[in-house]
Amino acid sequence: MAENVKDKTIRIGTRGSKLALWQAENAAEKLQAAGFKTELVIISTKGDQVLDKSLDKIGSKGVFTEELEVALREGQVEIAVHSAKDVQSSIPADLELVAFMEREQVNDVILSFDPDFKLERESNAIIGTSSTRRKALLKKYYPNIGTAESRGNLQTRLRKLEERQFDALMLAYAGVYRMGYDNLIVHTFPEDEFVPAAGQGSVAIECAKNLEPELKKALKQALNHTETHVCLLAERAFLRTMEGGCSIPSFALARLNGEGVSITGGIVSLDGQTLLQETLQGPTVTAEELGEELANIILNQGGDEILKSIRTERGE
Ligand SMILES: NCc1[nH]cc(CCC(=O)O)c1CC(=O)O
Repeated sequence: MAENVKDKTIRIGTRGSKLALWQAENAAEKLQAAGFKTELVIISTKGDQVLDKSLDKIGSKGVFTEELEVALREGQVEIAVHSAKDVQSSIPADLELVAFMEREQVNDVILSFDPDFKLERESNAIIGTSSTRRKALLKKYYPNIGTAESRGNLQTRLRKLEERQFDALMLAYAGVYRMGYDNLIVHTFPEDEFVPAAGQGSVAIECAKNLEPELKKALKQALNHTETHVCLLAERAFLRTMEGGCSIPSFALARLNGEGVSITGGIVSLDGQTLLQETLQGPTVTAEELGEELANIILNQGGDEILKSIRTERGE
């Protein structure tokens, strides 16, 4: 590879939350190890600014990504670093996801300051979460649990927990671990029951499609994790076919195994009454087709009706 692509300082666009900065630093370290110079450029997004509304009310498209995408387009940064889960399923035609970084454990977890907190099926505790998927799955598996909104970055949510705005907090393990709060974990949900949101635990790197091909190649080489990439292609194809953003209670998790790739995914109605979930297995090269096929199966089983009733309820 030509040395000269590495003479360029890679400006890394990131949100300003501590988790976002951790992820951007992590990408920067990998780029430095590959010989690049790096610089972080902090960009605030609508999702950071509007904290008094739940995400499904702000609108699902690009709340955490749009301002970063503008910076890519205007050439203020070479790459943008996102939590893969926050990236809309179809990205604008002039941009592309050039890499997916190695995934962390994917599970949802419960945090509490009370080490004796037990999540039992009949529990009637109040859990802080703003995710439609988590709320609906809790209704399904823990019908007596109540939920309370907990928007904001991890530190804000922990403060709400400290103020006893709820008894416990439900989050992705990945962010909790990266921020060093794993000592507060009192419950880890199994990934086959609380299937995570597509992309959970992975970091996606976005760039302009017209970035120099040599540079793109070098960025991919430094940052992409092949196994994660294959799984994310399957999960994102599922999400795209479901036409659901982060405000739809769908879920998908792909894993590589000896025979290729397997993907489990589905959707749950907001009241937790209907859960559709299936698993497909296929060769790795068909990861995207498999994700699409799974989504079509779920839509045909009644997933389309669940989506329709959610949209009607929200007046969309
Ligand atoms: N906007 C929510 C969001 N996006 C990414 C993470 C956590 C880290 C990850 O899943 O990669 C979170 C918080 C959470 O779900 O607990």
